Amino acid sequence: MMSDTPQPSTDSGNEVVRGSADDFAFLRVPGLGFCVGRGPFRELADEPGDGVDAFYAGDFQMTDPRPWKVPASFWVADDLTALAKHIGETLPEISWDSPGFRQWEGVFSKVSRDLSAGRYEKIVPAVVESGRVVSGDLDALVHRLPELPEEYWTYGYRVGSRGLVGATPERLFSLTGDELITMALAGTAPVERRAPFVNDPKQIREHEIVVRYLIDALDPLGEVVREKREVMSLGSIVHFRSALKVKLSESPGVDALVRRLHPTPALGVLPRNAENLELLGEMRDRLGVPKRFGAPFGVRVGGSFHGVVGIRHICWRGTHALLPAGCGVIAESECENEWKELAIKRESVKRLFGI
Ligand SMILES: C=C(O[C@H]1C=CC=C(C(=O)O)[C@@H]1O)C(=O)O
Repeated sequence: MMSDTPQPSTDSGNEVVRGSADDFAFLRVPGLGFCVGRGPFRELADEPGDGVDAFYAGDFQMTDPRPWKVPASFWVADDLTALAKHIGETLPEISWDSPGFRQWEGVFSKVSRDLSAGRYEKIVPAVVESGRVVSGDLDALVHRLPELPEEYWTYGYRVGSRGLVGATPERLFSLTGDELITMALAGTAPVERRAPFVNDPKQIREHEIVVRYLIDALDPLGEVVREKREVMSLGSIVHFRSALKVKLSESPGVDALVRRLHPTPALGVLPRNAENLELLGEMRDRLGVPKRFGAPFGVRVGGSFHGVVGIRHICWRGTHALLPAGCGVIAESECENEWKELAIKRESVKRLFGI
């Protein structure tokens, strides 16, 4: 489905058909279930017409010319048993190679200089842990997903020898009729630091930057209602989350809404101008961050759209696995603390998958 690998394809004008019946994609929508599609996928540049269920899978820089992927078959189920016979049985054992602190220090000092120079107010660099499969199958990670609590939007896909499996707590937005629901998710601490976290001015500012961005981005579309900032508990880590809702006076459509919101400063950079986005892109490339990390991933099902921010995942090509994690950096951030935050985010993913 995802177009970064050459796949057998048939091109007919503005659409391309890729992959095979072995390929799949899924997203669990709270209250609905697992939306699942099997390949081959018809890839389209624009949102398909009414009545067509489809996945949206872009890359972080929004360079995929056809982010809409219409599966050959689509269904909604309580679990992923229908995929079970197409994926490996044994959870993988992976030999991981941690990212180096030196490299992070270099990135952090460049970011600190840019912040002092007023080039941006917040940016989200990322580092990547790289692994090799020792035994088992990477796609068997899928078996863990139905057990995870509903705070996680579990998602993934497999296309040939590439794939991704994740459990993100971050909704980009849902659109049902004229109601848009989104959230600011930023600010992180290990669960043992929950008490000081709640009143930590640095964490609150880091979070409120994202809230402010979302309100500014959505305000032209209708009245924005923001709920109170709350602590989201995810086992070993906690985040700040603020829910936001808008009754759209007119809907610009899913494609325009994705472009309006992504990347929020929970994954991107503020101000979100072309120059800063390019700089973030270069930083990510230098650090080997996969193009799909932090990208919008969604499903259009029964006329509603649900999109998430593609974080907390493991992606792979063959037997090579990657586990990326990012963290918001603002003027008050400290290099060692952010380094620890990157580690606890990666650890939380490993724990979720039991690896
Ligand atoms: C970028 C990530 O997390 C985002 C979501 C929650 C909290 C975040 C933070 O505190 O920096 C990040 O914005 C990641 O998990 O890789």
